[in-house]
Amino acid sequence: MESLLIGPATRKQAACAGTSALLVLLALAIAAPQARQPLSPVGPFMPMCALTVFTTSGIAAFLLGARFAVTQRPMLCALGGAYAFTAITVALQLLMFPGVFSHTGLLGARPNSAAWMWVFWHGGFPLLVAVAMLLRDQSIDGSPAGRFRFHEWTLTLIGMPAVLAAVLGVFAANANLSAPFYPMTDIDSARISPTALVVCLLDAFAIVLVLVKGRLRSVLDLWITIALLASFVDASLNMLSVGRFTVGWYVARIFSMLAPGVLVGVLIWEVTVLYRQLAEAHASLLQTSTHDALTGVYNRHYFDEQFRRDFDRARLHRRPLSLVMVDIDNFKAYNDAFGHPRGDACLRAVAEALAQTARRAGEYVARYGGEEFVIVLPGSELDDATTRAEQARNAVIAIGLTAPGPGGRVTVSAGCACSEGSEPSNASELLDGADAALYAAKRAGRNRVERVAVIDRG
Ligand SMILES: Nc1nc2c(ncn2[C@@H]2O[C@H](COP(=O)(O)OP(=O)(O)OP(=O)(O)O)[C@@H](O)[C@H]2O)c(=O)[nH]1
Repeated sequence: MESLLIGPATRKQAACAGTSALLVLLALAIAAPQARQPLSPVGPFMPMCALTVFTTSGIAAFLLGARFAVTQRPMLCALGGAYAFTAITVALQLLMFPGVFSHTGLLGARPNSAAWMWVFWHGGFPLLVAVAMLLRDQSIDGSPAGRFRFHEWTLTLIGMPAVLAAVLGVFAANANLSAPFYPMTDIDSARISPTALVVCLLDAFAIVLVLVKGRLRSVLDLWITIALLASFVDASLNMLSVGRFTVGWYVARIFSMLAPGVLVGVLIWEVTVLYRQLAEAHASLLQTSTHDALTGVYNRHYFDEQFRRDFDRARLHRRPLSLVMVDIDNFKAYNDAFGHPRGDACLRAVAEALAQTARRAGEYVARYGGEEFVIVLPGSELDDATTRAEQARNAVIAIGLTAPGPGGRVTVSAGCACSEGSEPSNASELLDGADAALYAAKRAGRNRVERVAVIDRG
């Protein structure tokens, strides 16, 4: 099954993604020249951003894994792995960051551990997205026997990046690593950190790969490009800003939140669209399974089920239940004279007229078969049902459809039956009663209403 995410992007989606890309680049263009400009330090800003990245990346990894389960497309699983990797590296960076949870950072962090976790996070994410892009056209369904199965794909593409992130965390906490960037105090230096430059190049490489492999065809191609672009701006501003609490540093943090946030937004959009489609499909299925396609009133299947329930309820509450059976007179002659398409139109018009007469709560009209309809009137006694049947008969005459017979108008005959008081034996007996009354109306000359005595077995 295809998902909307890997389905073709519409022009509107492409325009929306294009505008987002321009805004991201515009933000870079504005922030870059003043990247080293110091701003007031806001201590909780960094932990807040890291926590946001952790949460949104975790959600993106979970949702992409779930999409993989449905679509069997390893690319989605690999992207889930990229976000799982991000979630774990950012969490470890936060724990190791000096001054957040402890003065020197948790997990036995060394002075450069958190900075290296940043490098692993920002270097690993584009590399893992690149891996996902290489799996773009792969599908488990088409794989020959002996290839990885579903859970093995999941373990490999989501589990391994997660484990890798943890291993890198252990490495960063224990290895005696030198600072990946120039000292933060070196704010006036014009030098650019080679590590940050490598990270930027990795982002650029991943963007090029997405553009080449996907050519922005699918919704995912569009938004993963925006996510990578956000990651690129994040790395670039980090590279340019040198120190914390500068313009570049603050803007970079915002873009680090955007990289996973954009995918979560798209995944939630997909869920919402699918939910709406499901609700519409369910409503349409319900309509077609319970309604007659030609006339739009309830169908025989619905009547058979519902009438039994109506009957049981009426018996339980000792309330009357009336049934009117209606049949178009000499309909064969009508068809013969005007043809079946006009016969169909006549059936529709009669059904509509009958439906007008059954408008109280619980009442309904169903097509019983051919040119025969039933009107179910819960709570109506026989006299009331007879009056309503007369109204229905007159409503059909009032349509004014020309008939080939002597009367010159399309008419109906109707038979009424009612169960009230205690215990009629069953619903089909009530149906037989209405049918017998209809037969009597036909025998008596048509275009009339007949009724049977109250069925009361009490
Ligand atoms: N156009 C059209 N005709 C239908 C449909 N279903 C049943 N019919 C026709 O309804 C006609 C019913 O004919 P009969 O059962 O002989 O009854 P009648 O001619 O109405 O005669 P009475 O009921 O005795 O008044 C047949 O010609 C069927 O082909 C339908 O969905 N569309």
